Amino acid sequence: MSKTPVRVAVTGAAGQIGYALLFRIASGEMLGKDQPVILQLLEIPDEKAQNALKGVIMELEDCAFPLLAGVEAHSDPLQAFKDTDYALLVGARPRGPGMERADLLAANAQIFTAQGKALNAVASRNVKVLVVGNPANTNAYIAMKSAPDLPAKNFTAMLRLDHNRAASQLAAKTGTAVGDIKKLTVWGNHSPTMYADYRFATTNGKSIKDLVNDQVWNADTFLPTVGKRGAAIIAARGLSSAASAANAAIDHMRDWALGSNGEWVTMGVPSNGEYGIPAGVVFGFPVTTAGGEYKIVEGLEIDAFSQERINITLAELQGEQDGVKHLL
Ligand SMILES: NC(=O)C1=CN([C@@H]2O[C@H](COP(=O)(O)OP(=O)(O)OC[C@H]3O[C@@H](n4cnc5c(N)ncnc54)[C@H](O)[C@@H]3O)[C@@H](O)[C@H]2O)C=CC1
Ligand SMILES: O=C([O-])CC(=O)C(=O)O
Repeated sequence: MSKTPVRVAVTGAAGQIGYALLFRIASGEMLGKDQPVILQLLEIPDEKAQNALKGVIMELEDCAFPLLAGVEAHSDPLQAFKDTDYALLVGARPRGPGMERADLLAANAQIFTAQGKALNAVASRNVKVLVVGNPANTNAYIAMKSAPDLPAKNFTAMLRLDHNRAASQLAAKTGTAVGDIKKLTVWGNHSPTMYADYRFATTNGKSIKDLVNDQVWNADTFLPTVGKRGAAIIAARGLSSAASAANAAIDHMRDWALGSNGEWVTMGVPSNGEYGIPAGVVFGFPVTTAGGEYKIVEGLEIDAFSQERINITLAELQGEQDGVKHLL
């Protein structure tokens, strides 16, 4: 017997990430090849954006995806989020050359206050929320604080692109396949201060730290390459990353919904005080996922270098949070 369709809301549906994301959700890559979905798409109430959204929906229809049980176009979050089981909050202004993601805070913070309130009012009480729009951690924090009737743990931010970028760099460095890399994580903020940590990582069961054995490469090449990859893509493309961002969103939601089979993945999630991160801060942590829940990997040793990096990214996040206090 076929499964009951689930509702998936996507904001910014006519944007670049939306265009790389919706077709993969509708084809079953996010929630499974046996899970029908109803897409509830949100765009701003602007003629050009709504028309673009109509065009995207025509293309979705033309794919004749067997799992696509319905598509709705909305300009009001109260309608787009009605009874939604999953919400991918992508819609926000992207940065251009020379900007940091934190520069988007003022432009984007209000979107996430309004959308948090709308989720609080109308979404499924079990809704799983992924914030992609930048600055992603702080926007997830804003949405979570604006939705007091929903469990805080259901609000997450996308650090998976950083995780995937780190894995790819390490595969190249060690000459191994990216799919063989395990136990990697990225701590902190989705910003250049993020701390991609391969101290526990393995490839084909061998320690990556031992294989690399080069702390200068770690500090001076690896971390800046991963941390500034978004800016490098903007410099090269003139637009921020879209296909890789959509891919990471699929990875994040798929693993959360269907489980990571014991593997570590990175999610930005509200801390419960783990590793000394103050409760409520939405921070990149190593997690495992099963049964629709994530669990922070605990008990990892934090050496002096790692603590220093974690403190830097935490301080940045706390500064961002202070900057949006007046909205909450
Ligand atoms: N967390 C991460 O790893 C990454 C985050 N991003 C962020 O994702 C966001 C979207 O990026 P793109 O798709 O490239 O931008 P885009 O400009 O191509 O598309 C954004 C879309 O969102 C819509 N939008 C704006 N405000 C909205 C609102 N209140 N409700 C619904 N829709 C709204 C716009 O009309 C536009 O169609 C940006 O903030 C970008 O910085 C991008 C890459 C990676
Ligand atoms: O860099 C940006 O502005 C877009 C983004 O978040 C990324 O590619 O990591």
